[in-house]
Amino acid sequence: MNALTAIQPQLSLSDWLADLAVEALIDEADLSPKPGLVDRRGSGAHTDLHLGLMHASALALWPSFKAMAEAARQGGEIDVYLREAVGRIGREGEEEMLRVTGGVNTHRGAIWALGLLSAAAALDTSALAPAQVALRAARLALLSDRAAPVPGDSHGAQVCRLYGVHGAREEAQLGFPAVIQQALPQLARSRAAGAGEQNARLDALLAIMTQLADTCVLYRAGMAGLTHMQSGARAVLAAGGCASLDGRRCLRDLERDMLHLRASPGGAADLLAATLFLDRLQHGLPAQLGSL
Ligand SMILES: CC(C)(COP(=O)(O)OP(=O)(O)OC[C@H]1O[C@@H](n2cnc3c(N)ncnc32)[C@H](O)[C@@H]1O)[C@@H](O)C(=O)NCCC(=O)NCCS
Ligand SMILES: Nc1ncnc2c1ncn2[C@@H]1O[C@H](COP(=O)(O)OP(=O)(O)OP(=O)(O)O)[C@@H](O)[C@H]1O
Repeated sequence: MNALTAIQPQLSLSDWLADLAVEALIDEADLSPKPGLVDRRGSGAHTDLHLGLMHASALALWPSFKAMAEAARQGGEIDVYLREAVGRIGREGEEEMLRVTGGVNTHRGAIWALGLLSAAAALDTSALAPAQVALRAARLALLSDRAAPVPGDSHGAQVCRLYGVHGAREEAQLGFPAVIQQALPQLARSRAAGAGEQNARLDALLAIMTQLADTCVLYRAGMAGLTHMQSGARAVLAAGGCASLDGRRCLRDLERDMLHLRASPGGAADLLAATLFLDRLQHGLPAQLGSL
């Protein structure tokens, strides 16, 4: 034990998972330049969001992520009791988010995705590979929560009905394919090619944007906007990604178009945070927690 660990209070698994979830949200918000999204340069296509608000919201969610992980540790099973506990804690987290932000939706989709993943990670610390954690989260998301409000009037529900696409709920129920099949492999490829960490993360975001039916974009810019986002993201990656000059030019064009459409890929941003969370998790537990 060194001097630092000697004076630190004992870190629990739930504390650590909540730290990872909050850090993933802060890293996502800080990552720049993201097309249409809040980042270090500004508010993108949003008039009611800014970086300080994204940070305050992320920090305020720490107790919710911890509580979801603790509920999973205590329950120990993927069952309706855990699903309902996670749903209740998630709704309380949404209330806290709205209190801290003065009523602005900063992290609704992220509470859903990272909450499920935090609980799924806590359920079995011997199986922390991304696909294993995502599968447990999917099994949890597939259970119905009797206390959940009937999906009806949210922006996501409206455009899912209108266009017949899958939104945040189905993405989780399918085991986060955008994260497992697109973002994590792209993150690894870009890192291996020497892109640098920030560019590799931007490439991972773009990989999500190439395929996702992002209901934030659909709500604001319709199917034409979504198709434009997907093809623009593909163009950046085909040109060599964010570490290349041609890729950067395509990224600038995509950003110009997204701002013109007032479109912001908030769903893709949430899934990038989920990607960063699973990426850290797969490196294993810190030494202090190693015996769990
Ligand atoms: C499933 C959730 C996300 C609601 O989704 P819905 O599409 O109905 O709502 P809404 O448009 O308000 O929010 C969607 C959120 O998901 C993100 N998102 C958009 N598209 C996608 C996508 N294709 N994949 C993943 N996330 C997406 C957005 O950033 C947005 O924040 C969840 O918040 C929920 O079930 N809410 C009900 C209240 C509840 O029980 N909450 C606690 C759950 S832990
Ligand atoms: N860096 C980011 N910048 C902007 N949005 C983000 C960022 N990271 C995550 N998001 C997600 O995007 C969502 C915000 O999108 P949007 O503003 O379209 O939501 P809304 O409140 O449903 O719609 P609207 O503002 O059009 O009324 C948040 O719920 C959040 O999950």
